Amino acid sequence: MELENLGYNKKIEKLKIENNLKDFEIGRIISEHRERYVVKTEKGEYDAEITGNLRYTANSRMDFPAVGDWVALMVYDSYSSIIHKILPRYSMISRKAVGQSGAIQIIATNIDYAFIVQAIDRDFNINRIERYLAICNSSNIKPIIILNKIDLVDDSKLKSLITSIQNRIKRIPLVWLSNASQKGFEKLEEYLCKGKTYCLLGSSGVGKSSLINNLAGKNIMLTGEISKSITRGKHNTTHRELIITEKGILIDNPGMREVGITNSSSGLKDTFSEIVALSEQCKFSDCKHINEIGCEVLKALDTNKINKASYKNYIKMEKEKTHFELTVSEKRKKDKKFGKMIKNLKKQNKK
Ligand SMILES: Nc1nc2c(ncn2[C@@H]2O[C@H](COP(=O)(O)OP(=O)(O)OP(=O)(O)O)[C@@H](O)[C@H]2O)c(=O)[nH]1
Ligand SMILES: [Zn+2]
Repeated sequence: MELENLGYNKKIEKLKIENNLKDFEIGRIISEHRERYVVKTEKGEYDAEITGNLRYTANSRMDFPAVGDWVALMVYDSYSSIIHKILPRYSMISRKAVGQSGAIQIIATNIDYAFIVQAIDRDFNINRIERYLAICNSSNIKPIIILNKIDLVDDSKLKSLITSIQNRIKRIPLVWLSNASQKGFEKLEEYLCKGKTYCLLGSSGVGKSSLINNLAGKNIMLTGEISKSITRGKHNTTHRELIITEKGILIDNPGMREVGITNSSSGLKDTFSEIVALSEQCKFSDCKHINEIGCEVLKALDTNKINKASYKNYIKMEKEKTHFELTVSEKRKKDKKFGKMIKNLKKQNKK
């Protein structure tokens, strides 16, 4: 396996040199299971753990490896290898961790493109597309919208769905296709490129797994590939999260379904650029664009210069973002308090 097929390029080569990692193997995390990682390098796949130093200096989940990361690996033998460093990430997709308010969980890193998948049936919802766009825009990932299951509608219905998307969402590639009839795949393949990394975003049932199977050759998602790593055959049962094909690297990750808004300020700005541009001209700088005097957004809404549905979606997501930022800052405060308490306890113990 050439490292280029895994996504290796000059940027990563440069990072390797800058970080003094000449003596290490460079590999990519292709799956993760409870702090054990499978790393793929030019020479093969290795089960790996992180160095104690990485663990003890970690401040949060962000400092642990994630699927998609490039890492510096010291290979001892086929049973043991150690991750010494995570190379800086150029993009990252994350979500709020379940249970712990404010904590962020990384889903995957170093992704170039996201396929935002929607099916033309019950799932069709432009608000949801905008939501995923905001996530892409805040994560440094280029979006491509896929409308799937077009075999289920006639041409005129399809046309009207396409128009309804294009009326609201401009300048983002849109591909319509069917996994069942295979229509539209030539168009999708124009966006695929060897060595680029793609993730799939979309609700359950929209056809993400079917799409991966179609792109990668049948059955990858059904059976999982049996690992070539000889280490105790441990990850035969869990399917691989990074799927390397001739046309690109695909990430399927169960967590993708649950991605929500996190720190999407830049995401909202790029997704609703028209609205945000107007909001900068509002009379009051803290205008919420709901009923304020001198609100340029409301003015544009009255004269149909902006889309009403997009406006509503924007206001809703702006609220969520504010709420999220609040929970994060509260969590930080709590963590600080807790840290102080521990410090004081230690002091007392010494005495
Ligand atoms: N008619 C039709 N059915 C499709 C198409 N693509 C997928 N399906 C069906 O839709 C259902 C869900 O497809 P999956 O590929 O499992 O969807 P998914 O997005 O991976 O779902 P999760 O794994 O739950 O996230 C399956 O029954 C597929 O056979 C399509 O293009 N046309
Ligand atoms: Zn306003």
